Amino acid sequence: MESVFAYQSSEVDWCEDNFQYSDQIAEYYNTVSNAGFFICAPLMMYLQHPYAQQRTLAVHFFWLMLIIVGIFSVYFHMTLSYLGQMLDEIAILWIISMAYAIWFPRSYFPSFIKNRHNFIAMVFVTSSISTLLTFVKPTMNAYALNCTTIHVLYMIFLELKKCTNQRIRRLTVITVFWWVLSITCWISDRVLCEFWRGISFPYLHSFWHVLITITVIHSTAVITYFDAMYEIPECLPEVQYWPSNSWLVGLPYLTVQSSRKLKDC
Ligand SMILES: CCCCCCCC/C=C\CCCCCCCC(=O)N[C@@H](CO)[C@H](O)/C=C/CCCCCCCCCCCCC
Ligand SMILES: [Ca+2]
Ligand SMILES: [Zn+2]
Repeated sequence: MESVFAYQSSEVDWCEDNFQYSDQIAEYYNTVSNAGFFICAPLMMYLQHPYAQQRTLAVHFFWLMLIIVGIFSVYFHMTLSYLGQMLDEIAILWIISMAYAIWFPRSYFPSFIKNRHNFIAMVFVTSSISTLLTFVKPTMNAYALNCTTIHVLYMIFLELKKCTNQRIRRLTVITVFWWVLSITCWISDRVLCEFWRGISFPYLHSFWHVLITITVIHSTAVITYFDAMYEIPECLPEVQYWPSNSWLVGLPYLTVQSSRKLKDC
């Protein structure tokens, strides 16, 4: 039996040609395009620190987990090994679970859930069972993970119906735009590979890595805004953009007023 560490032991192979630029790196561009995770996660941790301080420091674990997702994604595309694929997908499963545990609005908790601790326990059990299921049909894992976005979109839609803040409405439209671009690249790499090879441009999956990094940053700005409006409205949550407060060039993040400025916060 082939070792789980063996190069190309995964059933999944992306459109980019293997070992074209290096003998050690199976998919060169799909590997280096993960750099955004390593740059953006520490930056977002720094920018969101005031929000994390007021709300929960667990927010920082989300960004740490994104670095782990980046590490496993590098390992997967470098080796195309079965172990790399499973680590990459299981890490994605757990970062999505972590996001639900921290940010899922308590007003949508099922009736048998009494508080966030119960909800976190439920997420933990569901994610543990899902982790075991990832070994049943590994080629389906990535499709199943992408399907969770439909639920996230539905929740954002429900929140948006109640939201009159024009900046947030515009940010949501931009977020959905980035996600549509991302998923188009991901699907296109999977199903139109012959076409992309035909025009010598089999690099759509590396565009996905860059675009999904931008999407995750935008979607967390929207989600943390709704979360803060429920949980710490007294801190006057607001979305700003880094490095300039212009939505055309900046990365969005949530700001809150510090406890020194506001007595209750
Ligand atoms: C209240 C709940 C909020 C949930 C927020 C969800 C936040 C998701 C956080 C991180 C996801 C990072 C995914 C990065 C993937 C990088 C590795 C990669 O590319 N792996 C591929 C193989 O190389 C693999 O095929 C990809 C599998 C699918 C990934 C699914 C990602 C889901 C992203 C959800 C983004 C929410 C967007 C909402 C849009 C409005
Ligand atoms: Ca390939
Ligand atoms: Zn990838």
